[in-house]
Amino acid sequence: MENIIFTRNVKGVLEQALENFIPENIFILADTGSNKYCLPLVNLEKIKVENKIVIGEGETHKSPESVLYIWKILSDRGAKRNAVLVNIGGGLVTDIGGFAASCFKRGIKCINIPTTLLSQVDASVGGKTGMNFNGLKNEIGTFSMPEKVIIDVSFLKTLSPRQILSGFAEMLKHALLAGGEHFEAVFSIVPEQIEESRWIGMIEESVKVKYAVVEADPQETGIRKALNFGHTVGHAIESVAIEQGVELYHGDAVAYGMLVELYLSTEKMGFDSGLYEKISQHIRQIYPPYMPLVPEEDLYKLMLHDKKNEQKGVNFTLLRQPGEFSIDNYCSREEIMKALQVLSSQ
Ligand SMILES: NC(=O)c1ccc[n+]([C@@H]2O[C@H](COP(=O)([O-])OP(=O)(O)OC[C@H]3O[C@@H](n4cnc5c(N)ncnc54)[C@H](O)[C@@H]3O)[C@@H](O)[C@H]2O)c1
Ligand SMILES: O=C(O)C(=O)C[C@@H](O)[C@H](O)[C@H](O)COP(=O)(O)O
Ligand SMILES: [Zn+2]
Repeated sequence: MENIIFTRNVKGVLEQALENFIPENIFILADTGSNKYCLPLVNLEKIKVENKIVIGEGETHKSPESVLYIWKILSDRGAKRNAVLVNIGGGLVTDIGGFAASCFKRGIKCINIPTTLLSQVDASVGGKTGMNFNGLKNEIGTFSMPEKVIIDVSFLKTLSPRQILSGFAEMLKHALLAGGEHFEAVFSIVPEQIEESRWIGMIEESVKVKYAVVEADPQETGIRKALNFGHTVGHAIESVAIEQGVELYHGDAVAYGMLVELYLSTEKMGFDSGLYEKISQHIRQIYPPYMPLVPEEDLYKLMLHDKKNEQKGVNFTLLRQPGEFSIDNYCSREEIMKALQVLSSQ
């Protein structure tokens, strides 16, 4: 974890990280939201105004057009192979900036400064980069580790409660994967009531859970599939919401996905049904009610595109209990259709 820096002095740490780069080789990427709320906090003289790249906010901008725009500016400004791209923003910026950097001149460095809870605990760490394509989440992407990740909780002050909740879903996911005290601690939190000083420790713990898995399997050939818990169903729901222009955050979709995939875990892995009821009630209490946008059959069709699928069918990560996961579980269409019913039951 030595390339992940937890600090309350993001500007100072960034200044040091850029020490060996000349201004012509420093580029910074934000979206319209992080440009407004976050860029002023790292306003370094060394970063030239003309090397600042701003893309639109929202998942529709996690697109080939945004990547082309980033590449065009890098190219027009003569970015060299030894340039660095600083990605400051939520998961959209760190994913797409990481992707653009990993291909430009076959790869320039990037530094992530995650500014949402979700990107601090999950997206900025671990080297999955990408963009949406053909109606599918992260359909195109690379594995490419950032040079550094600089995490400062000061950024979280300007996030809406809905955005905090979105990031909290990935923390719940990490807690389910880790089990033990971390599971108990995260499940006892009411996100709106937690004070800033407590977030710091909780974020660090959550990152540790993710990082241990990434280190063991950086390219998702095996156990990294665990980090995709909740996403087989979650990504299908999120893809539909993007297509329909419905405001639904990544974490909301993952929370709904976890409800379904925990149910499948009770059916196929012997996950305790009493505990399932408790967790499911907790999730339903904090996230907005699920609004069906398409027939379940359409969600199933989207799941057939999941990146974990290596043979016919849909591949799930399931849980035996908190802290004990099982990868590569292919579930039948019937099993999936039955499990999806939990979304419409209260
Ligand atoms: N690579 C990975 O491992 C990984 C992991 C999880 C999620 N993701 C991806 O991350 C994306 C979601 O990321 P997200 O939840 O951060 O959403 P996001 O990046 O879209 O940011 C949400 C909104 O918050 C704004 N914003 C950012 N920082 C802010 C701040 N400090 N104050 C106020 N507003 C701020 C943004 O402009 C945006 O409007 C999805 O595309 C998802 O697929 C990737
Ligand atoms: O780091 C991982 O591995 C994850 O799966 C983390 C997820 O939270 C994240 O949403 C990721 O982008 C999903 O990846 P994908 O391979 O399903 O697109
Ligand atoms: Zn995710």
